Amino acid sequence: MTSPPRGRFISVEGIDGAGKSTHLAWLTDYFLNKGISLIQSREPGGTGLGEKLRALLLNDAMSLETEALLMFASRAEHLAQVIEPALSRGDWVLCDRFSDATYAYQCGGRGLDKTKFTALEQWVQLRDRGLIEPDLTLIFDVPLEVSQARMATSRVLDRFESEQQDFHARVRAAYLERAEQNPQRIRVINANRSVVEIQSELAEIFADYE
Ligand SMILES: Nc1ncnc2c1ncn2[C@@H]1O[C@H](COP(=O)(O)OP(=O)(O)OP(=O)(O)O)[C@@H](O)[C@H]1O
Ligand SMILES: Cc1cn([C@H]2C[C@H](O)[C@@H](COP(=O)(O)O)O2)c(=O)[nH]c1=O
Repeated sequence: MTSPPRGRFISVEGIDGAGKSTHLAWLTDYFLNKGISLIQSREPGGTGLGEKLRALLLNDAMSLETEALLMFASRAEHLAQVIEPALSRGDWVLCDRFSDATYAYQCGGRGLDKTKFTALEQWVQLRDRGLIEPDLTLIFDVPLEVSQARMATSRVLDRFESEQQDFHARVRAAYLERAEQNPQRIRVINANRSVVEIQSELAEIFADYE
């Protein structure tokens, strides 16, 4: 029996308050309306164990090394339990953050040595056919003052969201650096526009996807 074609793996990224959740909800409906069999998940999290790690990561003080290791522990479980089985079945995976977030937050924001990031990425994501990475990553990009204003009206801040401005500035710069290094995989979306304008760009990007 032949196996189904591998599903597509799409991740969504951005600094806190960029509007990621808003666009994820819209993208999920958009793909389901196209008849695509899709799971939506998130990192850190996405499994029973991953959600417990998420609660620790978002709330408890810890060293940078511990933070990076727990992000990748959550990712290892998520890949094994959710992402790889879904892609093998032919389902698409729409993921709220993946390893670009570790590059942006832990390396960019907190100063984790990039060789440590690469070692963890290889350990957790390397398979016979190469590194498991999203086929496409969308980075929703906004200036800091816009993200801060959006967060101020919408939530109680967690451990990352309540970091200082310069932390968020470094995270944003690291996302943009990562996009420059991976132009074939990563698209930067100007999210400092109306939701309708952004959705119309998303519909253009995914018009041919089926
Ligand atoms: N383009 C936009 N223009 C104006 N307001 C927006 C826009 N996109 C999102 N918002 C609002 O900004 C706030 C934050 O949006 P959202 O929760 O989607 O972003 P996020 O913080 O990136 O997501 P997450 O919770 O996953 O970190 C919400 O109140 C949302 O309605
Ligand atoms: C995967 C991942 C996430 N983070 C940070 C980024 C966010 O502040 C939170 C997750 O919250 P969200 O509302 O779901 O965006 O976690 C990180 O620092 N490193 C990572 O690898």
